[in-house]
Amino acid sequence: MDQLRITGGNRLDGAVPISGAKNAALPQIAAALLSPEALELTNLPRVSDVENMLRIIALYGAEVSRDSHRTRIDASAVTPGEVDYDTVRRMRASILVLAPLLGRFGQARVSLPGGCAIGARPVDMHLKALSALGADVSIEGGYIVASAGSGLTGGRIVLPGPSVGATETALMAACCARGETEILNAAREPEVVDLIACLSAMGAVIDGAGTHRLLIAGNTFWRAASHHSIPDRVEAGTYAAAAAITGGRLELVGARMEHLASVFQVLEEMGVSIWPGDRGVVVNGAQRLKPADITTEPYPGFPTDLQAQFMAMAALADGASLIRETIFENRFMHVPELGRLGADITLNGPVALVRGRPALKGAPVMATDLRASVCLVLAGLAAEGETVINRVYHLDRGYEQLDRKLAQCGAKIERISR
Ligand SMILES: CC(=O)N[C@H]1[C@@H](OP(=O)(O)OP(=O)(O)OC[C@H]2O[C@@H](n3ccc(=O)[nH]c3=O)[C@H](O)[C@@H]2O)O[C@H](CO)[C@@H](O)[C@@H]1O
Ligand SMILES: C=C(OP(=O)(O)O)C(=O)O
Repeated sequence: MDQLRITGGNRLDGAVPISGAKNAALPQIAAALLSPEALELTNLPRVSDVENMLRIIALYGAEVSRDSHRTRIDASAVTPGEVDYDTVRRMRASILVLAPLLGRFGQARVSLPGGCAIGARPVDMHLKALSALGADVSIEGGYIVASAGSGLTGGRIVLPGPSVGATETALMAACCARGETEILNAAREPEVVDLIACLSAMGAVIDGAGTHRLLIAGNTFWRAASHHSIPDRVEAGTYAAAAAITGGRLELVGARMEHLASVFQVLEEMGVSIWPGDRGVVVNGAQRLKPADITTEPYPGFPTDLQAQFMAMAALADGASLIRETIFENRFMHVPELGRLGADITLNGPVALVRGRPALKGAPVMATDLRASVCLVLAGLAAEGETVINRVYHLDRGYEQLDRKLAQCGAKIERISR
């Protein structure tokens, strides 16, 4: 298993290309299963979650061809077979193939995704959305078994909360249904809006993108399409945090200011300067960060996927910060690991009290999930001495060439293959 070895204390300076968004890519790859016409996706990041999702749709019979710029998916020969637990357990987003298979073939049998370090993450909202369109859904031997003998029928789906994944499931199912569907309490995340753009290019007719109420015409007449995915706002926010925590200056090439408004607001409160550049966004760190009060929320609120990274920054701020996690019940796995570097953090249920310290000290630490591991990288970049991060495969799920991008901006970071 690879390790990352970081010697902290270098100020980052340079330009970082922001890759395509993993969380936009995954539902778009699943959406390719909806149609017998080819879908060409550009700007997919080279990360292991994307490779896994492509592997999963290939197991259903999709033909996938890739070059450095584009991924072409031909799903004309797909059948609604079965992909085993071992293949899907590594990735929660594998649930996203359920709706396209059910919608297109009237039946699907998909393994329930495995547990997850950050919370229980049930899929009840996905299943209820499918039931609302007339599907029979049951759980049998760890598999979700769904059928709609005479096809799905358009209707009203009221989501109990704005779940990103359940909105994506509902959207894809509704595209196949007979008649119009209304989705209420839909998620407004840019990745949902980008899925709507992709589905629209494929022939779907959808109103209300970016709002809590979506209207889908149904009976989609599919056509061949190509779609360019949005840049990864979580990757951009992570590099913004890297500039901030090292007191450096980074140009986030391709990042979109409008996707990161709540994040940049917190950064500015912490004393970091941000301005739009010719090629994206420029972030300039402060001499000493100020503390912050952060609550994670659905978009456009502060994203849970950046909570850990901002906790690393708060650990070095000049004062005490409060960080509340409201989306996932167990997304504080990084707290004990940050403690190994000397961070002073007290947990009280969903709230972390972070008393900033003038310095952290390098130590060996363990990555536990994707964003928890990158928060340790950030802390390691700022800590005195050497930090060694184990279980780097968590990082590879969602960060394309993290070590190379950081090294090019002056970080002392080395990947050790073991
Ligand atoms: C691949 C992908 O896009 N992942 C993102 C997506 O995950 P994901 O789509 O899984 O997250 P959701 O928005 O669905 O989850 C939000 C909350 O709803 C709960 N819930 C969700 C579905 C359900 O059927 N029942 C239920 O109770 C979850 O446990 C969680 O507490 O959005 C999250 C919230 O922005 C991000 O952190 C993830 O990075
Ligand atoms: C939690 C994440 O991803 P997933 O939903 O795929 O586990 C993430 O990207 O931070």
